[in-house]
Amino acid sequence: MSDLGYFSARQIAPSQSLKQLLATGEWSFHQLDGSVIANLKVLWQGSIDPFGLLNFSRPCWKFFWRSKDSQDIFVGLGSLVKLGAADRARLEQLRDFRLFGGLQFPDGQDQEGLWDGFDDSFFILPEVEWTFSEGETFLNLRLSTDGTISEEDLGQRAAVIYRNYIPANLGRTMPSLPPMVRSTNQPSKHGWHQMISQAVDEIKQGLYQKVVLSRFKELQLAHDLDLGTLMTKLAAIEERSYVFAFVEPGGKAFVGRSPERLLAWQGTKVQVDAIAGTRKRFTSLTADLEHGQDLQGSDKDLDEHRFVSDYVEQLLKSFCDDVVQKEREQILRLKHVQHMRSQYLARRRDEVHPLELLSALHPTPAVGGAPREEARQSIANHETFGRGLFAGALGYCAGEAGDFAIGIRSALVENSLVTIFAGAGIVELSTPDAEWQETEIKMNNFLDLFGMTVDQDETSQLH
Ligand SMILES: C=C(O[C@@H]1C=C(C(=O)O)C=C[C@H]1O)C(=O)O
Repeated sequence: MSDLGYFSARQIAPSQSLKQLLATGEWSFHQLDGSVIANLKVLWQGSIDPFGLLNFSRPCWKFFWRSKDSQDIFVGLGSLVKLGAADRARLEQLRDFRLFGGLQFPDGQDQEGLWDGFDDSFFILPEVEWTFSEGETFLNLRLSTDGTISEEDLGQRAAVIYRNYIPANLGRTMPSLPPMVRSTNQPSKHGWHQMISQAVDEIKQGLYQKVVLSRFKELQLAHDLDLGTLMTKLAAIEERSYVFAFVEPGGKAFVGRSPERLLAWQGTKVQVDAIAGTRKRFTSLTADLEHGQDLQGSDKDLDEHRFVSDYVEQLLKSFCDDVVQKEREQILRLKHVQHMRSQYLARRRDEVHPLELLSALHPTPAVGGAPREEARQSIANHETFGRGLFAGALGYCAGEAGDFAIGIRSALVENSLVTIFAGAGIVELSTPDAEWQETEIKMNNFLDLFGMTVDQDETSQLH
């Protein structure tokens, strides 16, 4: 294959035969309403490139997830069961499994159909799941039965799923991404200036106190990009952020590298981040530290930040006990920006379902504003596109454990088109130029990959 310019992180042929896999795997059975979900878990002997799995060509749901504080990777393919956030009873029945999905940003507008294929809320049990953890790879194959299936039939159906989802060219990625041929901004710089000035006026009039407004940059590439390659490059950026891809069967991929945890839980223990307030990074260590300190001492940024941290704290107090601020207004240094971050720990009350807490938290003023309803209205009035999964809640729930990021530093990829999103918190002292530059730098994770990094010198207005 290398003569075609491909590289491969694994041998093409699996080292085990299908028969061996079926014989060594472990079956488990789980009730879902009147049917039974059968799961075959197999220890995979051989190396596989988890990024390459995203290049699987059959149209189906695909998920890639790496948390911000773990190297474990989960990849899901196909959809055996798809539920909405309100389908709590069935979500509970599936608590032994990891369901991938989340909630869109609730702005209620997508006239353009940008997000067609993604539901407002979705939680999906994939037919096939790969887990990569501490050097071990497990493959799970799942099927739904009426509960009376024979062992032989189970084996045969697992073999069909295996053949459907594990093609011979599994795990290959291309060495490079296509070049960019054209880029456009929506709104234009002029439109952005008007929008931010109007929002600042509305804040001065007392209509609301903070709103997060966003924009996108569309990159037209020379040809279709290879998702596995994009994710490999995104994951290689050195910072502790979530790395994710959510791909709908039509082929639209929502991908990102978000630093912000919306909610994670383990049993009743929950964790939430509040991030707001931004400066760029500097190559000089002294300048970098100085700008970090400046951020921590800036009234404008403290204001912007505390709308988020106060909201998170109050909300946690109404659903949880023992709410503790683990980190207060500390600097989080990422590759291109530094932020102010506060972190919370709490103990969820037994009667509160984690997804109830997730739905109540989302959207926080880190991506919405304050007060919440007025800010949501302002976003709907000013922005001309549906945010969809951008600024949404994305992650997985697996009964006792769950982890959701805010879907920022993200892009929607469809064939040769990459739409990169970024927003910025607007308060009374905000200026359109500085917020334009802030959103440019926030896009750098993606712009970098296409040789379009926003020049540090151009960004001097971002303090
Ligand atoms: C909205 C975004 O980021 C959010 C807004 C921030 C800010 O205004 O300072 C900082 C971090 C995020 O909570 C984004 O990256 O698109």
